[in-house]
Amino acid sequence: MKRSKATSSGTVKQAKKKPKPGAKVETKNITGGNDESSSSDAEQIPAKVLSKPNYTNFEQFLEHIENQRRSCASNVQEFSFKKKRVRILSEARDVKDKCTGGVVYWMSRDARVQDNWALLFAQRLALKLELPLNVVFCLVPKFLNATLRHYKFMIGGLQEVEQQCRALNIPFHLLLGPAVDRIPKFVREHDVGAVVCDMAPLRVPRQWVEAVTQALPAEVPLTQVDAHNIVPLWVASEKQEYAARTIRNKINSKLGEFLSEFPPVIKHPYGKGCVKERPVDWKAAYEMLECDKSVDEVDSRPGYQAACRQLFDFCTRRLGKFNEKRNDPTVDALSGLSPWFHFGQISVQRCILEVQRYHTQHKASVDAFCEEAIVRRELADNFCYYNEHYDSLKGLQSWALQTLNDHRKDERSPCYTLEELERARTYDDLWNSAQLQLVKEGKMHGFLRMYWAKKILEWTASPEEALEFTILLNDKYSLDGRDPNGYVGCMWSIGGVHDQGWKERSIFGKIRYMNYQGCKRKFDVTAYVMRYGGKVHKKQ
Ligand SMILES: Cc1cc2nc3c(=O)[nH]c(=O)nc-3n(C[C@H](O)[C@H](O)[C@H](O)COP(=O)(O)OP(=O)(O)OC[C@H]3O[C@@H](n4cnc5c(N)ncnc54)[C@H](O)[C@@H]3O)c2cc1C
Repeated sequence: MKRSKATSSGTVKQAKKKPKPGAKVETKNITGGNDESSSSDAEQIPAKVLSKPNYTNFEQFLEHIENQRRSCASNVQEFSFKKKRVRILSEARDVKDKCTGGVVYWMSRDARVQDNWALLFAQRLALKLELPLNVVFCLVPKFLNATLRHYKFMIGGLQEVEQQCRALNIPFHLLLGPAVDRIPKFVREHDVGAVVCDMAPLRVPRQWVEAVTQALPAEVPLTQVDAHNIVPLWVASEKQEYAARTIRNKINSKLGEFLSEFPPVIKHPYGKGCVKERPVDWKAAYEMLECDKSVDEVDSRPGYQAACRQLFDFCTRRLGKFNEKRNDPTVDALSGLSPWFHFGQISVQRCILEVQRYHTQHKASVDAFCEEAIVRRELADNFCYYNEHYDSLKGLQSWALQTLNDHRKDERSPCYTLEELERARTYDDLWNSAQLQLVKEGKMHGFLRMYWAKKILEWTASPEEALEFTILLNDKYSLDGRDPNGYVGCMWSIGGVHDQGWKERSIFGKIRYMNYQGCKRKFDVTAYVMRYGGKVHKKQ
């Protein structure tokens, strides 16, 4: 392998001009030139001609995925990497020569090894420059209202990442503390030449990236890769989209370009032992946590393997029912993948590639799943990225805010406290059952989530309080909480985000209304209530 021209000089090149935020990558050093003109056709495969499933059990399924990667390219250097997935955040654009610490992937939103465009990009850079590669994750003792339930799921997944990294000669480092302190310190102490990070559209992770950009040594480039979305967020749209109908075509028309197979992350050939790898002290990680420990783990196993198992079961057992039964909480028809998506333990793109193999068998279900997991999910990222008020009424369309204000003084009867809601003490046995499921299992069926949130609007003193309670309960108990999908789901239910105005009524104004009778028409409410045991409680 040859060193790139740009780094063989041995000099530290400074940036020629400051890139605009979100600027497309142009330098040879970091992105490696005209990749998109490469002859590889891996990114051109039309999704629907993917071969039929050729596995019958889970082991074969895992093997099948590995074979897919291998048949795509032998490694990421041989692959036509889409430069549009990448943007340079720092002024520095060139990797200095002879940096013993090599390249660091600062892992955050996408906590997996394979099928991760950010890690692939980092490895591509390290291979090109013949440098070592390290993965670093910064663990903070408290994150918004995440509880022990969420931390255990996240840490469980990271333990698997550590093992996989070790097998690939990629040291994994768990740094305890905020990234703004730990990443620049790590870079200086280990003479790191370049940092690659992933992308999350929410406030706090964006502040982390911003702070690290400022705190890194001036000569170290920081590059960001959208490893979560299929169509990179900044490519899908440059503005806040109004609704699914306005973003759908922008995304779907680009799937031919971006919905590709992944090359494998390979055993890294450079720099064994360059940065001394110590086994992670997971006990110390747990000891430093300052989160709410009263909400403990649920039955879902964390990590990539468990996520693959969930995907396998969905494809082989539930997918056929998805289209017709996805609004029925008594039927097991959904993927249940959202916790693994949220923690980045499996790639949505991988799931779409596998689900699409069933297109001939279950066309309507495959299309419906793609609509949810691609269009709706990427629309949620779009909303949170372009609307700084994604979790407050300030972020609503003017018609929605107006209508909620017009009905601000409408009588709420009953009007519940947070404690009554949290303890499932309402008069509605369906709502209480959904709340009990949320607390006990860390999840709630997608259809009931809408009903649950809308009832909170009906039963609380103001729309502000309704949004606050809904986000709080969702984020505290749901394993997939604190996700763009969650903020948008709450804002859709209470504030009509991505929805339209409906017939005006008390409290809701023109915001879409849902009621118990409507649920009864859709599914067997009694069966659901029996399963989770919600009672009818009189207001004290
Ligand atoms: C009040 C409320 C709160 C919500 N909170 C969350 C949350 O905290 N985290 C979360 O991931 N989703 C949330 N959602 C969106 C949706 O309900 C969940 O994504 C879905 O229920 C997850 O279950 P699943 O993986 O079985 O979904 P499936 O139906 O199998 O769908 C597959 C994937 O598509 C995506 N998806 C499905 N429905 C939506 C949707 N309406 N909007 C955006 N993406 C969607 C998700 O990534 C999901 O995992 C919320 C919705 C509402 C109304």
